[in-house]
Amino acid sequence: MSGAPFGARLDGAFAAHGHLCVGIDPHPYLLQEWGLGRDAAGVRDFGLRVVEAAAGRVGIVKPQVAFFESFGSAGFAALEDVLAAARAVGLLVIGDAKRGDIGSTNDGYAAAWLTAGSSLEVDALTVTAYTGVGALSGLLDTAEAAGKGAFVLSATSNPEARVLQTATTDAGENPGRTVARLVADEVAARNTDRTRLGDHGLVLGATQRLEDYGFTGDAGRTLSTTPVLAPGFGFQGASFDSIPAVFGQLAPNVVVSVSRSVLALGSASPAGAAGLAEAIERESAALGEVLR
Ligand SMILES: O=c1ccn([C@@H]2O[C@H](COP(=O)(O)O)[C@@H](O)[C@H]2O)c(=O)[nH]1
Repeated sequence: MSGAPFGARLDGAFAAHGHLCVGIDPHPYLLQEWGLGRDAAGVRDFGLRVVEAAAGRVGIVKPQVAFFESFGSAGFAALEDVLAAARAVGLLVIGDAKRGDIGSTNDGYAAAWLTAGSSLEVDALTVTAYTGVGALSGLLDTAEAAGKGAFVLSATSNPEARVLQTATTDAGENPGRTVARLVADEVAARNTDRTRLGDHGLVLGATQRLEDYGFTGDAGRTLSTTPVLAPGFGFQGASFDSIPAVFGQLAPNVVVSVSRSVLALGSASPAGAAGLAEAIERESAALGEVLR
């Protein structure tokens, strides 16, 4: 399956393991609770423990790059080890780095993250479109050609983004669209050649009323082949039960991301590793009941 397009591999992960994605977010307070150092060795051990607990229980992990980047080159070396371990056990890896710049610089990000054999190789990368979706076109092309994907921020889970992402624009063929919907439509247009999932996804926060962001009426049809990365569950307040109401027809496309709410269960006690694995199994089963 590794030579297949990202969208097909994502669909395969859904079929084999369900929709849960475990975040690898080594917050300083979690490092302390897990009895790990607040240093590169600590984030490496943290990441490797999450990979071990996730392997065979879910299909997808999402390392939060910021917490590795905090420790400079040693942190990136730690991340490389975690990415390699995740890929070695067959987990699909979404690198949450939120890269985005002018087009020629985005090509550099594509070379770093979305190129087979690079030390930071991931299966998909989170990216921002504040420089315009067009500025991402080289990166998205590189991703697709390499069997990889991207998730473009559209309606994010944090409350501060609302004013920007719900602003309307007169650009394009449909004046009055929100910024979030404009981004979504431009990304979704790249997935229209697929019957199931394409390679180019969106970030839509589970904490939001997506109607407020312009996802009304035709959104289910327009985005029907677009993968959705949905953070905001657990710690940020959204619950799995809300998925049908929030995502409607898009629910089968959703990668359900949880970080702190499960990571809090991997403590320093001898039962910590088992506790994390059990928590992942429990969350995955609960999600399966909703998305069945
Ligand atoms: O809109 C967004 C985009 C990304 N994130 C990231 O997801 C996780 C959420 O962590 P939790 O502990 O489950 O709240 C984190 O890495 C964020 O940077 C997001 O929350 N919202």
